[in-house]
Amino acid sequence: MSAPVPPPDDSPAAPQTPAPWGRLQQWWAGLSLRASLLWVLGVTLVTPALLLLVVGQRIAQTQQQTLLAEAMQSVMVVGAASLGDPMWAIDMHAIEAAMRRLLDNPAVVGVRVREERPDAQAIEMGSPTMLARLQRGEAVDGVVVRREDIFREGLLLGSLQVWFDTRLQSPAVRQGQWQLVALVLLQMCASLLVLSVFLTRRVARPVERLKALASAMVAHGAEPSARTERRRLDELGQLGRLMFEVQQQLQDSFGALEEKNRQLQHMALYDALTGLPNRNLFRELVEHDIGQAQRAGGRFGLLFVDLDRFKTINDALGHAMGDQLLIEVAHRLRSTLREADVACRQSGDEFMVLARQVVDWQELATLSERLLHALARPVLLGNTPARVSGSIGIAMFPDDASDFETLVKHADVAMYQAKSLGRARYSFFLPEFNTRRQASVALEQQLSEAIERREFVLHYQPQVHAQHGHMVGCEALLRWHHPARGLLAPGEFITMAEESGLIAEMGLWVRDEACAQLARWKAEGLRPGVMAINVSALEFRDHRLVDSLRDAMMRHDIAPQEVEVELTESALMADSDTSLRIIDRLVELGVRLAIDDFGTGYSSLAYLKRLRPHQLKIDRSFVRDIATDADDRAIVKGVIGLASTLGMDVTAEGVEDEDQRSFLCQEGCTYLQGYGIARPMPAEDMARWMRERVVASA
Ligand SMILES: Nc1nc2c(ncn2[C@@H]2O[C@@H]3COP(=O)(O)O[C@H]4[C@@H](O)[C@H](n5cnc6c(=O)[nH]c(N)nc65)O[C@@H]4COP(=O)(O)O[C@H]3[C@H]2O)c(=O)[nH]1
Repeated sequence: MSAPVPPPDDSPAAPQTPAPWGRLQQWWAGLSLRASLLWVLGVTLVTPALLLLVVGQRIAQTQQQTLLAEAMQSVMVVGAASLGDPMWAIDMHAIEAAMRRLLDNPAVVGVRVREERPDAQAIEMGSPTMLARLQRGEAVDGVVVRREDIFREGLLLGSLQVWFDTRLQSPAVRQGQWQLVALVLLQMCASLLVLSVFLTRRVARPVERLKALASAMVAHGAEPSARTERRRLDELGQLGRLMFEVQQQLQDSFGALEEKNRQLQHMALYDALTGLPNRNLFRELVEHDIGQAQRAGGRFGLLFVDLDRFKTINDALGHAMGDQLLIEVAHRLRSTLREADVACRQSGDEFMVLARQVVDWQELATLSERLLHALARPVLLGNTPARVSGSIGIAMFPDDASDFETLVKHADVAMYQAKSLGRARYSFFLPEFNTRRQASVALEQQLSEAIERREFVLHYQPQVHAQHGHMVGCEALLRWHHPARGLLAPGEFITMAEESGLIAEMGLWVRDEACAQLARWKAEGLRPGVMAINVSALEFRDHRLVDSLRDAMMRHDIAPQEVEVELTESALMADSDTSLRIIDRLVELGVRLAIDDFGTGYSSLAYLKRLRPHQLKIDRSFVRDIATDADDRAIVKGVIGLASTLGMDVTAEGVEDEDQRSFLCQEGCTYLQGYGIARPMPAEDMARWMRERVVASA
């Protein structure tokens, strides 16, 4: 077991007074290179100079003392000699005169002559204060006394005492000393000057420049003037070159990093595919405008643009084409807007527009129309011309919301409203749309649970031979028994299923149920003919479509000729290899192929040639006004003519009355389908209908 760790001591540490050596180290460490060089120079030059001076002084002193001793000796000898005669003659004046001459010597501060004669007084001369101190027996610094006996003809006449001030130097010695000091100082200054200039130029300044280079490297700045260092051949030159190389490498790395940084910033704010601002940047711009509009007053519009059926095009033509389409859409939005307005890609096929400084709703309506118009122009995707439309929802600040999120939400809700009104249009936000949108979201949730709850059911609409009137087959049409809203037609949920991806699972169920029903009718002895099954364009990207259809046919013992797959023209636009291979595999499987709603899409005749479907189904919108609209008549005739030339059957959809029926029969239409023959009905009703027809024709 480990010992418990003591809690960290939070009490402030007692301030430690650094030892003198420590303080010196601290001070030394704090010095700049130049200052420390100067200090070293100073110490190394001044110390020997001082030593030189001291030693010189000592030598000078020794010399001085020798000279002084000799000088004192000669003064004593000469003095004693000069006093001999006057003392012999007891000539006091001459004695004093001789003493004064001795005092003329500047080193002599006092003279005393003592005679041996009885009663003779000692005679003293010199500085009175000095004499007084000497008489008191005080020692005076630097003053020495010499004594010399005075003889004449072998007779001791007295003695001479002289006090010398040894502090007085001889001028020659003093001059010599000054010269030495001056020389040493001169040499010291000269050395200091030369060395400091040399060291400053050769070491301190280059090091400072290298330091500046290093600082510039740290600050990522431009290269400072360290070129001179790089030209040198010594260690500092090598260091300069190395640092320069490091700096170049760093600059390259910084350049690359800055570029990366710029790219990252761009990625963080712009959409990589279209180059438009992304939602983050758009939000910032809108929030900025909100702030400005709140301060200064003002309005702006937020438009939510969603492409209609983009998913279908994307899945049918492939993602590369889908991307190309989005780029083109972004370009069109941008070029339709005013300079000040901002378009952003919100996600997928959703775009947003910030329409700045808007005065009224009319202005936004005009802008939306211009945008819709721009989007509606055909786009060439590879070699395939495609048409795309957009639905636009509009919310206005501050009328519909005063914050970004709510503005977007309301514009989104308005966009859904535009979609539900039939797409390719714009809609302003109204508070009640919120409830509708919520209902739509709830419906999507319920749709995802509908298969498990067995709420789907198939209705069947018969198809008859145009000339003979006998039943040739029926179309399986999906219905949803909604728990609250009752029976819903596909128009109310197929798009939602396609957009949410639920269509795949639903398609699986439809194919199985249609084959199962066909088998049941056959088992009942009925002859329903061919079962036409609708397949969404989105399912043509998944090979499981073929496998699941084969499985369903095998499971229920249905022959391929008894099944017809109805695909829309958008699936035909499927330029992608996958879609075309799936269609080829369906043909290989032996099932019939029909092009649904023929004439409403943008299929190219080349596809008809390539795929050779068994039949074309004329959309009911052309059949509806056959009686009154010459164009529709011409189109219907044209489709029938085309089909017969290519050896295909034609089924006319939406046949409701006798006029339509007779026109179609007359033009050679192969099969008819519509309320005029029978409405779509549940399986049991369909069985009854078949039985009644058999009875009627018998
Ligand atoms: N006004 C009028 N309408 C007529 C007449 N005769 C038939 N109709 C309607 O026309 C539609 C024909 O189907 P569609 O063109 O394949 O168009 C279908 C088809 O594209 C799609 N759909 C239906 N069932 C399925 C399905 O199981 N899977 C997929 N992917 N789509 C389906 O939903 C579309 C609509 O289906 P429904 O609402 O059942 O509408 C059916 C049918 O009820 C007529 O004389 N007058």
